Amino acid sequence: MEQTEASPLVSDRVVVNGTVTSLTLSENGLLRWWEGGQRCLAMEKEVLGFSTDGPKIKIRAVVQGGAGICCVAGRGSVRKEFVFQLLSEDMQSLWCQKLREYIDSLGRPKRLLVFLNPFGGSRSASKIFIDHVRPLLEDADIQFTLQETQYQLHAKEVAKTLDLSKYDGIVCVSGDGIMVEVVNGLLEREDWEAAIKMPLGVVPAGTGNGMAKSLLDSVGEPCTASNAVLAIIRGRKRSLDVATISQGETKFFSVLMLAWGLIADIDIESEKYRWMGRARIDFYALQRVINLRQYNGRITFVPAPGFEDYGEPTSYSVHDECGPSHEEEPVKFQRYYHGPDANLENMEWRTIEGPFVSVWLHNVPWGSEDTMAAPQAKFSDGYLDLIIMKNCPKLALLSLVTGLNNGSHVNSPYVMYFKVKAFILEPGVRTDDPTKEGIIDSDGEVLARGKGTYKCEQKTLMTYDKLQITVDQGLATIFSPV
Ligand SMILES: Nc1ncnc2c1ncn2[C@@H]1O[C@H](COP(=O)(O)OP(=O)(O)OP(=O)(O)O)[C@@H](O)[C@H]1O
Repeated sequence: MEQTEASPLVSDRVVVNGTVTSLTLSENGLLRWWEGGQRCLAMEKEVLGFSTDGPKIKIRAVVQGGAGICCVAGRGSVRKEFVFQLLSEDMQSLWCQKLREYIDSLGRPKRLLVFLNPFGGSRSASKIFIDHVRPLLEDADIQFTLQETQYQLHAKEVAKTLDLSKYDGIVCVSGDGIMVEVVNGLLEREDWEAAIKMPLGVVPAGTGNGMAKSLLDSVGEPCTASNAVLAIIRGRKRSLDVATISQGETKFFSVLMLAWGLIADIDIESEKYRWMGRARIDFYALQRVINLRQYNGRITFVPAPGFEDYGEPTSYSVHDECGPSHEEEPVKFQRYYHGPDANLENMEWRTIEGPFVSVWLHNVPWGSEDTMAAPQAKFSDGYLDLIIMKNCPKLALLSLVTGLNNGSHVNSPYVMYFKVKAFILEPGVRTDDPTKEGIIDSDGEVLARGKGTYKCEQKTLMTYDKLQITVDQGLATIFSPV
């Protein structure tokens, strides 16, 4: 319990619920008063905003468990208004000034652009916005512009041309897909270097809420819309690695994951059972384990320090490059972000030959609210976590898939789990049927569909061929509970 004496910024006699007491705002950001015991509100964590009504100061706050009882910890925050009636109205402007100064010193956003995908997940984003997002933003006096996404890639289009000077952050009330579109839009701007520093926030309202879950779980908070909004309002930020996936001149910027093999097949092919809701994943995973596929192919990678024993040494030759070299790029193209400036030829490359059951790269720990894909993944370590499975008995695989919700799969002797700085995927055909290929999935989107795959007639951004991934450490900025 924090009881250190800090100098008061302002202190006065007030009436609270009919009782006269003294109210003090201290320089350590605690607002204290006496009401049947010592009570306090932490400006940074609990106070959202305030208003005046005659001689009354109304503090809008969000409190946990024992409302306003000094430093009680608990789950489940509730919005609450605290009313303090000043005995001397002359003090009102001083109180307002000190409260405003304190809140302003916290670096909170004042103007947000809010994307809302009304069709994400179980189509609940609008309700989540009305019930959880809007009331909290209003309590915090944050101005917002609401932009409903009308079609696929709408958020990317808006992010590409947006006047960024009008906002202190971009919030996505959606699944991960909209945030990934925003990142791609920002990086396709001429002013990408400044644009990608725009703080991004995500409020879970989709099927895949891996980023929101990763952020909130990192501080032990449940993945709820309210917790996500509060993290945005409080304005703390952290940097986030961005991976560039390249194939020729085609690029996709990823902040979550890339999957090929088992996980991509389950993610994408289970869409045919969408009517089952979330159960489709477990249902289809079981089918895929029973009829296990393996894919030929090869991966080549630069291991992070400490992981140099994985694979066999190899070299990166210019022929390996999955895109035009920097010098060859047309002048116009160079104005845009083209991935990190890494000297790939001078790195220590290693390789693993297939067949593979699954190859999975992860930037953050959680792939969705119940899949802890990469327990050691860090938001801005500059590496991607690589989870590889080659051959594996079906029973062991079943227990592995069950362990995905707590990350225990990475301890299996059938799983290789390590970190890489750069990565090349050369996807091949299925071992049981060379007329069939696989799916490459990144951040919930299908990047490439090979021959004979589900919906293989649909156009994708890339072809089922060699692609390269490099990581730019901490390139993006994200609102975060820490
Ligand atoms: N109005 C719209 N109509 C159709 N698609 C849209 C619309 N708005 C956004 N989308 C697309 O919906 C996709 C999913 O977005 P979102 O991030 O909200 O959810 P998700 O969890 O990734 O996916 P899911 O749709 O499975 O819930 C994105 O690719 C986006 O381009």
